[in-house]
Parts: sequence; C-alpha cells; structure tokens
Amino acid sequence: MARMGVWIRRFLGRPGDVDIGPYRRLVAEAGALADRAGRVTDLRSALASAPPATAEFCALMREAAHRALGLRPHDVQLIGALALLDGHVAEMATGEGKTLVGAIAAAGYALRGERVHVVSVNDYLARRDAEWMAPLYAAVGLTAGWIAATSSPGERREAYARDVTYAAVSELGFDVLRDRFVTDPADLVVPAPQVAIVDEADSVLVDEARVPLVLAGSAAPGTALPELAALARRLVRGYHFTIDGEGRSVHLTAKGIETVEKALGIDDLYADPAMVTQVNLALHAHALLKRDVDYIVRDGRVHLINPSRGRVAVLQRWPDGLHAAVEAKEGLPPSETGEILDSITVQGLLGRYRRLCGMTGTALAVGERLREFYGLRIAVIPPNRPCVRVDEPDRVYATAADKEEAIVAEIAAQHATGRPVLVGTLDIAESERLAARLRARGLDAVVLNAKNDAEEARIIAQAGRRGAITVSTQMAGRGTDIRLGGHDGAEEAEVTALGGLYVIGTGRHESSRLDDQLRGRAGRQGDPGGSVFFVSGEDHLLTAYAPGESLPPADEDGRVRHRGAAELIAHAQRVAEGVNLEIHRNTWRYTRVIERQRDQVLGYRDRVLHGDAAAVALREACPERYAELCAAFGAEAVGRAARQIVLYHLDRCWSEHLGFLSDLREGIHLRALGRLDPLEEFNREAVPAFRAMLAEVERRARRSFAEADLTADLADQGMRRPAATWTYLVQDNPFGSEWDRVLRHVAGRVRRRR
Ligand SMILES: Nc1ncnc2c1ncn2[C@@H]1O[C@H](COP(=O)(O)OP(=O)(O)OP(=O)(O)O)[C@@H](O)[C@H]1O
Repeated sequence: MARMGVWIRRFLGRPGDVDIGPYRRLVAEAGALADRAGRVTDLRSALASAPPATAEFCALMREAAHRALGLRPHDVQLIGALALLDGHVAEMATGEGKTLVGAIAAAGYALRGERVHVVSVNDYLARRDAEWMAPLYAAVGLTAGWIAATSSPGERREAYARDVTYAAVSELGFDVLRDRFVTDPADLVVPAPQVAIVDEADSVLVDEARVPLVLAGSAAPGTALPELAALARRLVRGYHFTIDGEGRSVHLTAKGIETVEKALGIDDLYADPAMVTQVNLALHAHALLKRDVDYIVRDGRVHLINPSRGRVAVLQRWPDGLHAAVEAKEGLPPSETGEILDSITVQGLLGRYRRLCGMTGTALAVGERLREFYGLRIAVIPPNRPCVRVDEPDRVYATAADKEEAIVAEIAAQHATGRPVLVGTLDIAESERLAARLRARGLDAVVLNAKNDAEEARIIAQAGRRGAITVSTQMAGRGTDIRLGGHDGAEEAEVTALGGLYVIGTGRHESSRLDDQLRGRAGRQGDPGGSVFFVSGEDHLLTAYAPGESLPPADEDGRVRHRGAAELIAHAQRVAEGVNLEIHRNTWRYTRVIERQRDQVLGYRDRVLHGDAAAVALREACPERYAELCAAFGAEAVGRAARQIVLYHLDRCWSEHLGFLSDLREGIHLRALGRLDPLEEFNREAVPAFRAMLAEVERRARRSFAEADLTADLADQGMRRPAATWTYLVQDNPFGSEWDRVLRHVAGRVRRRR
C-alpha cells in the first residue's frame, strides 16, 4: 500500500495544501495569448489594464521577462508566481528559477500599488537578485532597490522608497528596530509594511525563528576569567564533567567540583553564585562549543557559524557571558557587550506585513509550522522537467571510522570515472579532515566552507567540471547553481554522459529538509545526477536523538544492511524535528506577551513622536511648571523638550523591562516543580510589571520635566541615548533545563507513534 502511495505520488506530484488547478488553467490561457503579447509595444500601459493574477497579466509578464532578461518563464514559474500572488508558499525544486518567480509576483503586487519587500537570506543574494531582476521591473514601469549592511541611512531610505526592495531578513529587522529609537520622524527609514515575499521561506520563517534579533546599546567589554578557561581545559569528560545526551548542557561531577575548588583555592564553590556562573560558562565554552564546528576565529574575533547554512552568521553572538568565555578560551581579548535595547523575532517582524508569502525547495516538511505560526498554506509546484536524479538509499556503518573509509573509497571510485563529485559535510572541521585524506590519496579536492566563502562563486563555477571533487559544508546547500561541465558548460555533454553531478552527504542532517537541499544540487532542470548519504551509528544525529537505541548488527565490512537502520535514522530525524518544533512553539508562547506589550509601547511612542502626546501628558501632570516654561520659551520649544524627555524615559524603561522579562524567563521553568504552569506564571508576572513600567515612565518623565534645565542640552543632564549596535543573540538553550524535559517528552511521543 505504502509502495503504491509512493508510485502514485511519483506520477501525480506531491499534494500541497493548495489546489493549483485554477493556476494551471490561467497559465494555459496565457499560452494562447502569447502572440498577442508579443506584438505589444508598450508593456506598461498594457499591464495597466491587466489586473495581476489574470491570464493576460501572465502573458504580458512572460513577454516582459523575455525581452528584459532573455528568460521566457516556464508555465510552472507562472503557476508559482500566481500562488505567491494568492499569499501562499510555493514549493519549487532547486534550480527551477524561483528568483524570477518571486520577481513576477513582486511586480504583480507592486502594480496593484502595494509596497513589496523581497526578503533574502543574506546581503549578497539581496543585491544579486535586485540587480538581476532590475531590467524586468524597469520594463513594466517599476523600480527596485536593495539594502546592504554597508548602506547608509540615506541609501536605505531611498531603497525602501522603491516599488520593490530586496533586503536580507537581518537588515530589515535591524532597520525596524533602529526606527524604534528615533526621536525625529524625519529619521525614520522603513515605511509601513505591506507585502513580504520570502525567499528560502523555510529557512527564514522556521530556522531563523528561534533566534531573536537584538538591538544592543554598546557598553563595557565582556568579562571572563582567563584562568577559568585554562582550568576548563584541564577537565576531563566523564570524570570531571558530563554532557547531556543531545550535547546541549554540561554539568560538573562531584570530582569536578572538588578539582575546581582546589584550583581556585576555595572551600565551597556554590557559596559564590557569581563564580558558579563563570565556571559553568567556561566549561560550556570548553566542552560544548567547538572551533571550526560552532565558530571560527578570523581576524582576532570569534565568528559564529550558522548551523543550517554553514556560513559565518554575521553579527551573531552568544549571550554576553558565554561569548566572553569563548573569547577567553581562544586567548582573545573580550569584545564589547551590550545592554538589550530592544529585540524582535522573525515572526514578530514578518507578522507585521499585511500579506506574507514565499518560495522554497523544501516547504512541505515544515507545513505544520508554516500553518501554525504564520497561517500560510503551501502550493506544491511540479518541476519544469521531471527530475531524473537517482537518490540511492543511505549507506550505514557501525562506526564513524568505517564510514569515513567508505566515503573516501566512494569518492575515489566516482572520480575514477571522471564524474564530478560534490561532498557535503556537516561542519568545517570535517570538510578539512576529509579533504586532507583525499589529498593524501592523490585526489585533488577543493574545499568550500565559511573560512574561504569569498571564493564561493569561483569554486561553484567549477564544481560541475569533469573530474572535479568539491568538499563543502552546508554552504553549498542552498542557492548555488552548479552547472554541468563548468560555468561555461564546455564539458556539458561529456559530464551528462557520465551521469551528471554526484552528491555525497557525509551524514544526515537534523532536518530532512537540509538533506533534500543538498541532494538538490544535482539533477537540476532535468539534468542527470545522483545522490547518496553515508551514516554511522556514532553520528551526532543518532547519539543525540535516538540515545539508547542501537543499529542492527553490521556485516564483516562494517556496513549495516538491515532495513531497520533506515527506520532508526528516520526516527532520529523525526525526534530532532519534533524538538525543534517544540522549542519554536515555546519561544513563540513566551514572546507573544512581549510582542503585545511592544505593540502598545510602539503605539504610544508613535503618538509621542508624531503628535503632542508628550506635551499633553506633562501639561496635565505639572500644569504650573508647564505654563511657566511656555511663557519663558514658547509652547513649541517646550513641546519639543517634552517629547525628548518622554521618549528617553520610555525607551529606557522598556529596555529595563525587557531585561526583567529575560531574567524572569530564565528561571521560570523551576516553577513547574511547585506544580505551577511556567507560561501562566510568566504571563502573570509580565502583565503587572508592564503596568508598573508605564507608571514608571510617567514618574521619571514628570521628574525630569520638573527638574531639567530646558535651555541646556538634555543629554548632558543624564538623558544621553546609548549608542546602538546590533547583534543577533543566539539563545541556544532558551529555557535552561526545560530542554531536557522537552526532548524526553517528544522522544516518548514519537516512539509511541512508531
Ligand atoms: N525561464 C527560464 N528559462 C531559462 N533559464 C531560466 C529560467 N528561469 C530561470 N532560469 C535559470 O535557472 C537558473 C537557476 O535560477 P535560480 O537561481 O532562480 O533558481 P532557484 O530555483 O532559486 O534555485 P535554488 O533553489 O538552488 O536557489 C539560473 O541560471 C537562471 O538563469
């Protein structure tokens, strides 16, 4: 029965939430209008009378893309664009030309008079796509702009004033956060949100959703004790400390505590809570965060690696104490820490848009989350040409050593035929180790990872050439277009005859979506290609997410051929996905109340910024002083000062309130021990604290108004605004030991389902 399901899906395509039949019909009608569209000289005025999401619109946009870009959109691309125009997520395989799909939809929205933000995963893609698609927008009378990390406020304002603006999600988020701190309406950068089209939608909407963007006021350098880093280095796993199964928390053993106390010359470590924290941070940095896996050191700084993309995560840092501990471990001076001024989650950021849609190669696997958190539905768009890539079953080995031996042998065997091979590794350290082994066997492997990302374009351009061996981290997992026979396609026929690109994954990822993205580098647009994953019983996926369950016995060559192995791998991935879903849910539950409070603060801030709400507050609160000042300086000057005073205290109190909520959240799970619901408890305390905060703003503003010298600079009187820096705060373990509970709960549930 299951086999029949697979068979039916292969022929009919996978079902999504959205029936694409009506889109198909529209596009078929558009086909019949092709000749007429071809004769149109003025596409702009023709489009003015063709509402988006009609056959005529499709025919005209196809013609426009052909003339402006030399690309004639395939039917499936128009179907994808129609799905986006209906506010869905279009699932389209890799290499199907989603950039053009997004641009057609963006043009449709913009022609309706809506402002469109195309949300990319990084600056490079934002610029590349905006520049690539600019002629298409120009052909239909629209303008497009892009934002980069280096853009000045003026350039940003100009880019946001275009009909369509391409920006990385982080740039967009930080612009929104920065706007929350301006005191003059003329300094605002981002216009009111209307339509967001999200590229790599699963990555942005799901994977990034756990990491809030944090705007921080720069403060003192972080502190970590270098001697603790040296001490942590001497501690031995299993003897001095233990690591929890899934590798997310570390604890000192009794022997470890004794050793630490002796080294520090103290009797009772736990009598000094600040020291306990420092020791734990040093131990965490030593035992759980690995150089060339979780971070790299470049130019004397620690750079985090994005686990799902394999790239340097620009601006990301761990919560301050931990970041400083990693710097101490690496012998680096501590970088600046920051007080949180405000933060926003991707969900909070994109939830502001009236219309949200997106495209990705892998949406169905996270359909539940897209529905639950964003109310999005998925339209599965079939490929332009059927995919003929051969995805082989996993090759499973009992030990990591046997696995690596087999990977090297397989690469050598494929290479001997001349077939280009792309090897996807799970981290930088593995990519370098494997490349060294290959070179030792006389095989010339090119490495691509976050350390040499500047050479990405050059390396990828050659990855499809005859005999190429490219070893890459997840960097090559998304958005990289590997053309058979090299970028000029010179050896295309030859490489096609050899079977196309062969993708080897050195281990399954925590999410099957990442596996699929890697496989998708081969077999683009009907090209031949192949893929296979190697797995071992010692892989993190199995040890962390299927602890206590062992693989079936291996044969003499170390390989496990029993089909129970595949079931166990699938089970571990389901557990991992379940844990991530649960964490996402938890993050959202806890941030929801904060987001609601923020909305209220922003509403009030807006009234102060754009109107005379501050003056009215203060006039009613201190009528005599108000009248006296107005008589001396004039109502306008007093109104301006009142606005500065209220905004200053509002922003400060909000920042303090966020600090309070963050501390509250850290320890709230302990309330479960007293049979209280942590979330309810959190909300129960957050609401009165918010009310108290608003009262405090009023109190402080009133006092400043009564005491401040309005003729002098307010900043000199203690109301200096902190210089804002921006960073992502990676809260790897957002709810402390609650993680363990979640993991056990989900593992139990998945096991029961099996
Ligand atoms: N209608 C078309 N006709 C011919 N080539 C096209 C067409 N549309 C797109 N392409 C080409 O297909 C290639 C892939 O396009 P694009 O990068 O947009 O794909 P993608 O779907 O975003 O892939 P990925 O999932 O890997 O990011 C590009 O080289 C582009 O020029």
